[in-house]
Amino acid sequence: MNQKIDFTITKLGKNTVKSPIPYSVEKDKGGARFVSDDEFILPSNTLKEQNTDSLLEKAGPREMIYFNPNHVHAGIVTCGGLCPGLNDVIRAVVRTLWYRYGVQRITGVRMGYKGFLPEYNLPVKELNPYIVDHIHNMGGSILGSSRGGSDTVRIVDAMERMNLNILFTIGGDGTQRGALAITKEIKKRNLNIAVIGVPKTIDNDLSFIHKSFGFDTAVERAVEAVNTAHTEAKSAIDGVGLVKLMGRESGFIAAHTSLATSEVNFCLIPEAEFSLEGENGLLKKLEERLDARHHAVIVVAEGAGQNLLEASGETDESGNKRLADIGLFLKEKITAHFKKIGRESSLKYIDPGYMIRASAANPVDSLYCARLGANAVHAAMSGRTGMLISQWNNAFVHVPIDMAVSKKNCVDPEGSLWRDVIESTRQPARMHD
Ligand SMILES: Nc1ncnc2c1ncn2[C@@H]1O[C@H](COP(=O)(O)OP(=O)(O)O)[C@@H](O)[C@H]1O
Ligand SMILES: O=P(O)(O)OC[C@H]1O[C@](O)(COP(=O)(O)O)[C@@H](O)[C@@H]1O
Ligand SMILES: [Mg+2]
Repeated sequence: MNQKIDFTITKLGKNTVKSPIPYSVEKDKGGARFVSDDEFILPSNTLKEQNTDSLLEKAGPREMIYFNPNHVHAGIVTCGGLCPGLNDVIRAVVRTLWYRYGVQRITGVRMGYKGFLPEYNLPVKELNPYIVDHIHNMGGSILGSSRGGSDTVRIVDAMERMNLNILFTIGGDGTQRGALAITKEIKKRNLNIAVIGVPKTIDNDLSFIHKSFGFDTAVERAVEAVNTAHTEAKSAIDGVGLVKLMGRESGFIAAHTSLATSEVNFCLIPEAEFSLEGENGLLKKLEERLDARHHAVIVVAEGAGQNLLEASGETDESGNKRLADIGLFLKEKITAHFKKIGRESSLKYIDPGYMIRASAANPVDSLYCARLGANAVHAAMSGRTGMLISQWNNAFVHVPIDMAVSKKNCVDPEGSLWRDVIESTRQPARMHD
């Protein structure tokens, strides 16, 4: 939290255009209170960690803006894995551009960054409020998404050919690293194109993003899966329900789901090591749980226990490590263990990952996406660039992309969230020798 913000790449130039948004709610009805450029949010809410070097700029509409709305051509791209709420953000961006600023040239780039590359031959999608009217009721992204294809130089070539003035990049850490590279290439070419990111990742693994959109829906859907696993487990002799949830390097979905249901007995996350064997190992502790209650529920984040598995060493097109399947591994090991010790047990394995991330957003996420999208437009119209919109310390703020991607947001195994999880599951704090 002690980095200085690099303000040099966050603003395109002076704001000389009067915003078309009416000023006062009271006077004009339907207007907005403008945010002035000297409104900041403290990055930390504890006195001990306070550091005024890295104040976060408050998001929102500025009275004077950089772009003339009549001249703006805005592009939107969604990249990476699906996440509930992508369509809500697209809808909010389009509607704010169109209705609040009067921007009528809005282009959707298809299938992530690959949509910029000529070899994919993907026609762009013209966007307006009528096209996006009902899309928030659907999961996925109406623009499609992809991994890979982040050829920065050729993406900026394509942006120049399209005469884009603004690009909204909706995506996770990979997408925003790509957006930062695009911002730098734009600066190198002396172009006046704003790049504003809206952070998407159900894993919730970006820094300075209190909660990424889609996370709330993901937990809600994961709770349904855990409740199913619990019902199955309770209805069998020494039943075990095993649920694998997404979370490559950060176990937030697993941790929050475990707390939300109170039915989970073992929550396994990438940040907290565990072993199978030994007095403190999962198998022994599971036996003890079955002795006491005759059913058990285990939630495992996909990135947990990777040290127990053989890594393939492969990466996906975006460069993310391909994980070995911890869910199937645990299913086999637990089943084999009970067979070996001659104890009757029944394990039911549920992997709801893609069902969860392809869901439409719940109302909490829809509301959040609407506000992120609107603030992203205000940021872009005021000439901010290389920034993400985030909710932090209860305010919408601009976070320089390099700050957000500098460090993965992870569950602190010594922190209060994890402490509450292990108090709820009653699993041992240390599940290895
Ligand atoms: N370090 C990087 N620099 C530039 N582009 C990147 C980088 N990492 C990922 N990308 C691109 O960002 C896009 C999305 O990345 P990915 O990791 O798949 O998803 P997410 O954005 O959800 O983390 C892909 O097109 C990928 O090629
Ligand atoms: O099967 P895929 O598309 O590689 O996606 C798997 C990954 O995508 C996610 O759902 C989202 O990851 P990103 O936010 O980095 O795109 C992860 O939780 C999961 O590990
Ligand atoms: Mg990612």
